[in-house]
Amino acid sequence: MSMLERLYEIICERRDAPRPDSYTSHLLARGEDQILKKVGEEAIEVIVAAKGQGDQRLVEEVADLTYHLLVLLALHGLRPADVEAELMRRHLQRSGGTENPA
Ligand SMILES: N=c1c2ncn([C@@H]3O[C@H](COP(=O)(O)OP(=O)(O)OP(=O)(O)O)[C@@H](O)[C@H]3O)c2ncn1[C@@H]1O[C@H](COP(=O)(O)O)[C@@H](O)[C@H]1O
Repeated sequence: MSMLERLYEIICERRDAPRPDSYTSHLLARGEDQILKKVGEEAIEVIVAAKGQGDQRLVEEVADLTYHLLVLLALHGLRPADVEAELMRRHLQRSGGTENPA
């Protein structure tokens, strides 16, 4: 299992069995608007990091954005595999269905 899959699994656990000490549980309890606000903030922080804050900072900000996108997916009952399937669909469409990306 990849770290993305494991993190998504933990986020779903925090959604289904909230913990008082969990940022994820608190964020989910605050609802979709707050999650969308965080996604927007983190996306801007990615842009700022890419414009001269160095590779490590960019990796950290992309990780923050990725985490918040996974929380958004979990709120909607969607999975990272749904995103992968969409990326696969696009890839196969563009390659004429002849190339197996695996
Ligand atoms: N990957 C993350 C992760 N990335 C970012 N964050 C949190 O996202 C928040 C974003 O930082 P900000 O400074 O922008 O926001 P803030 O002021 O702390 O909070 P807001 O009031 O703005 O929402 C920070 O509190 C980070 O700790 C994360 N919180 C949790 N995880 C993982 O989620 C899983 C569950 O953790 P808990 O939520 O602690 O149970 C574990 O695997 C954690 O490693």
